[in-house]
Amino acid sequence: MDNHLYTVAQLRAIEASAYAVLPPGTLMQRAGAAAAQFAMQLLGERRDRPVLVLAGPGNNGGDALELAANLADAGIDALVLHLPGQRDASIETATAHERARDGTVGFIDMLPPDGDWGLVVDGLFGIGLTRPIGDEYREAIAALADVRCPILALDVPSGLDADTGAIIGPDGIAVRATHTITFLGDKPGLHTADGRDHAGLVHVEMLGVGPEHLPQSQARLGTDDVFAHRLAARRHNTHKGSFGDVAIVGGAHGMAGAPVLAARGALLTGAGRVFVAMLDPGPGYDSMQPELMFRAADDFELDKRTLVIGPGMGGSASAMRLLAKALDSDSPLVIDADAITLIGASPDLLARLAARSAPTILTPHPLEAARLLGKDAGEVQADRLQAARDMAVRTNATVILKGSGSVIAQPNGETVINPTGNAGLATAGSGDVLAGICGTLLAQGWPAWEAASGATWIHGAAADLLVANGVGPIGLTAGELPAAARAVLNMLVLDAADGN
Ligand SMILES: NC(=O)C1=CN([C@@H]2O[C@H](COP(=O)(O)OP(=O)(O)OC[C@H]3O[C@@H](n4cnc5c(N)ncnc54)[C@H](OP(=O)(O)O)[C@@H]3O)[C@@H](O)[C@H]2O)[C@@H](O)CC1
Ligand SMILES: Nc1ncnc2c1ncn2[C@@H]1O[C@H](COP(=O)(O)OP(=O)(O)O)[C@@H](O)[C@H]1O
Ligand SMILES: [K+]
Repeated sequence: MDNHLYTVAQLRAIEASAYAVLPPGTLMQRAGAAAAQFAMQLLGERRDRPVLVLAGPGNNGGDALELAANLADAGIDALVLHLPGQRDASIETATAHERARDGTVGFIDMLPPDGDWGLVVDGLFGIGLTRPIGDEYREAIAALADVRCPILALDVPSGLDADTGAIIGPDGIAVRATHTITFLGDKPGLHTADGRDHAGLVHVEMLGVGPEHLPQSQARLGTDDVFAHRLAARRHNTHKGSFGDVAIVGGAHGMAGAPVLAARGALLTGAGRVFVAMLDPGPGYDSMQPELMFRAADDFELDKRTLVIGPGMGGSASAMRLLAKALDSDSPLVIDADAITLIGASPDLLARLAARSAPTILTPHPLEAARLLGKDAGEVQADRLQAARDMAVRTNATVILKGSGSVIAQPNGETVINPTGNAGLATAGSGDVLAGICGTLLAQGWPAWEAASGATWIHGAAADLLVANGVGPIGLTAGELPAAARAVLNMLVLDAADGN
């Protein structure tokens, strides 16, 4: 049950199922009480400052009014800007409104220009936002850009699509919260696309609703639990052949750096031997990493090792020929970068890919995904989970749709959103390193799903470790990732051995 992510349709079903067995208003009262507790923790020492509460027209606004009443009862100066809609409020929301009015909650008609708040609470819209935010609410949301205190979103930051993490509307706006307290189950949209920037730290509050009310979910937030059972300490009686051969196939003229970065990623996360099979004549060796073995791709044996194909490969006829050969091989395969673009342009290559039975991982960024799906990148980003699932079905492979909150999907629809990583990864070559790590894990016998989830988690955690040590996010370089990924992996293995 932990880490499950629910769609709005599923959340509505959870709501209805719990609603049926609880006295009316219970869920909203619990949501308001839990949110008030959370708000008081966030307020900390600033309890003498007023709290601004934005309350919208629906039940999200009802949660906000309940929260305000609870804060007022606790002696906190709660000021509500209530923006009701045209329709009558639900009975629960009307009751919450009455409670707030009867207590010591203050109501204001407009935002003061320079409010010195201890906390701002966003209770404008939750999972019921069905269309772009209109002007009457836009202004309040835009005003929050100047706020210097924590912003707590109730359920979902207003303006964000809880299913996709996209901001609703072509010229949309959404609250940028520092924290989100989300009710009755976590939501995918808080963790991918614009979600991470707008939700801040996410706290899930189940409101006392037990597992009997929860449906099966197809999506989860990734944790190291997905691959923890693969993290075995190395035995003494082993040799380099015990840890797999990885070959990076790529490196057209002028693009030797990409396969080298992938190769370093593979080597430093533990592959026994790493080859770089270059399409065009390139460097004979890597002076920073002389353990890598360089070969010409044309006469390189593609069978019997794990292949990572695509980094810096270009789109030449020989690239296509090599890709077709790799797709037809029985080798575990990671397909990255130019190889994905080639497949997007060739129904023949796509058919060869879909016919594979050996483990296969595809690592598109949104533009490569768009080429594979015949869409534009905006359409991919508008629903990253669906795009990843569509690609997994189309290619019969495990897909990592990269970007903030990478989405990993397999053909049966199972989906994980990766929670690690940061904007330091938005730098040339970081995707090559990820492809190399995927290759190493496949080479050590991890199934594609676990290798993809594990590599993405470790790659993101490597960037987080670098940032924690002052290396980035600004100026983090892809070449720094392999050593950090090595540190993360060794820490995970030690923790697993300690039973943590
Ligand atoms: N029910 C329960 O048991 C529990 C519910 N909970 C809470 O309820 C939330 C869901 O409540 P909700 O369904 O009322 O939706 P909500 O997000 O408040 O917004 C809908 C309102 O906004 C309106 N509206 C929509 N778009 C608009 C726009 N662009 N511009 C203007 N108006 C717009 C829409 O009007 P309409 O579309 O009908 O015109 C409607 O009035 C959920 O996120 C959680 O916080 C928790 O307390 C747990 C228990
Ligand atoms: N803002 C971000 N937050 C988290 N991860 C990111 C961000 N931007 C990029 N990444 C990650 O960095 C990598 C970039 O890969 P890619 O776009 O293929 O770059 P390149 O082709 O230069 O290697 C992917 O793993 C992606 O998920
Ligand atoms: K909200």
